[in-house]
Amino acid sequence: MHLYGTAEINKSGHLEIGGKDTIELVEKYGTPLYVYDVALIRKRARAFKQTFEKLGIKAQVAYASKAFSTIAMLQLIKEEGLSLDVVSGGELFTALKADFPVEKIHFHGNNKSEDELVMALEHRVGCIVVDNFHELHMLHHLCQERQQVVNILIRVTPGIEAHTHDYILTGQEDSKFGFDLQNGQAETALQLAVESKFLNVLGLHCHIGSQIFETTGFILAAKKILEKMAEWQTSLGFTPKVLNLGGGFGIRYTDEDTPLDPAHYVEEMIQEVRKATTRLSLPMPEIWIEPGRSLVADAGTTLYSIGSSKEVPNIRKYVAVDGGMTDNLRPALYDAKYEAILANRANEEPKDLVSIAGKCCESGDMLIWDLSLPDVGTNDILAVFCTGAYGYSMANNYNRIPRPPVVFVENGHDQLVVQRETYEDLLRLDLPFTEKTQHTS
Ligand SMILES: Cc1ncc(COP(=O)(O)O)c(C=O)c1O
Ligand SMILES: N[C@@H](CCCC[NH3+])C(=O)O
Repeated sequence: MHLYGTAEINKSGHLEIGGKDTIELVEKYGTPLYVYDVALIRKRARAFKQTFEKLGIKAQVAYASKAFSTIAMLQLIKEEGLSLDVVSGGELFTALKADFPVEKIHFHGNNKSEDELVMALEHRVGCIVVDNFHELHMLHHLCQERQQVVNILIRVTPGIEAHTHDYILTGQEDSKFGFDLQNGQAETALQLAVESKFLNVLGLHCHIGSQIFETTGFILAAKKILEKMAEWQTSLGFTPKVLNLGGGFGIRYTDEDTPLDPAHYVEEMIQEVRKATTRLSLPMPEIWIEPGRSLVADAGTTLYSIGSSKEVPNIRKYVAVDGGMTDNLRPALYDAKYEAILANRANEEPKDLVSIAGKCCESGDMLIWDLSLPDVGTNDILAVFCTGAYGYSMANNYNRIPRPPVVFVENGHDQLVVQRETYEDLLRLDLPFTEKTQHTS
């Protein structure tokens, strides 16, 4: 059994996180329930920041809030002094409600609407990461109308095939994101941006993918971009000050995963950037990164109640929980693997090989295939580890299932930071079908 952060098994044989007995949390808040180990989030945030500080590098560590965006989470990130990456008006709105310092917000997205750009300009976000020509023109015109100058990064696709699931690859040539580095699009975009007196180009951005376990991809991407920067120093007479190498640092979900230490990713990247800038006679840029998963994934645990089970003789035993693809879409979407234990009988030896099913009307709604557990029965509590990133943030209401609440735990204290959705909440936006609608349509 691999325990993360402050998790331990207490004297009652219960899983404890942040000094709180998870079975007591279940009694208080019900299931399904997301529990976040705040101390572990702080530890990860500090590890990234301190590595840059130790290396004496000017840097920004921006939390990619798509991984888990709620007011409390962003307040925690603010407390830890990180910057913030948002990718939509909704994420920006959450950041504003969390009173996040606007100058530390970076606004991403491959199809930002005019309204979203205006929102970003009105609130004077720290920078906008421009993704395509449509956005570049729109942003220039909006700034011209408003007579406002905005800081931007240009997002480039360096043509790197990182080793990860196809759906979470983003730095390859055939991608919906960014300006291609090889075919001249990135240079054209940079030239247009530099010529605009309303766009202040801070630098370049790339993100090669997610859940990456090696530094090769990041290093290759950085080298390719720096080589182009050296060319552009001559052709455009412009040298960006910032190099944003994105997020994507992998974490351990199961034994199969072999992530590096956060510090390791950063140290190797910096070493290579230093070498390349010296070789290419470029000034050392400010390095920005955007970790999402690696800051929050292993700090999150989902607690479920076990309900029904079904034995298929000589094949398998299905054990169903009171959640599933509605609170964790990743197994269905990416075939993602998770580990889990019985939170109420954490010391007991595994006896059963079972497969954990969700409660949605969908055969693909399986959370874990072939998991070893003690002889599991109704009302046992299953704790699925590492659900802190892209769990709550990709949760949905399929089958009209309300989303679970979120609890933060730290030093023996628990705090509800997102309430459980109710059936009433689900109907909040529904309007009745009226006779008038029928006649006029
Ligand atoms: C542009 C960008 N930055 C940062 C991230 C965060 O990635 P991760 O959660 O893998 O660190 C993503 C998601 O993959 C992304 O698309
Ligand atoms: N949602 C993905 C990763 C995010 C991709 C963002 N560019 C996952 O759960 O792994």
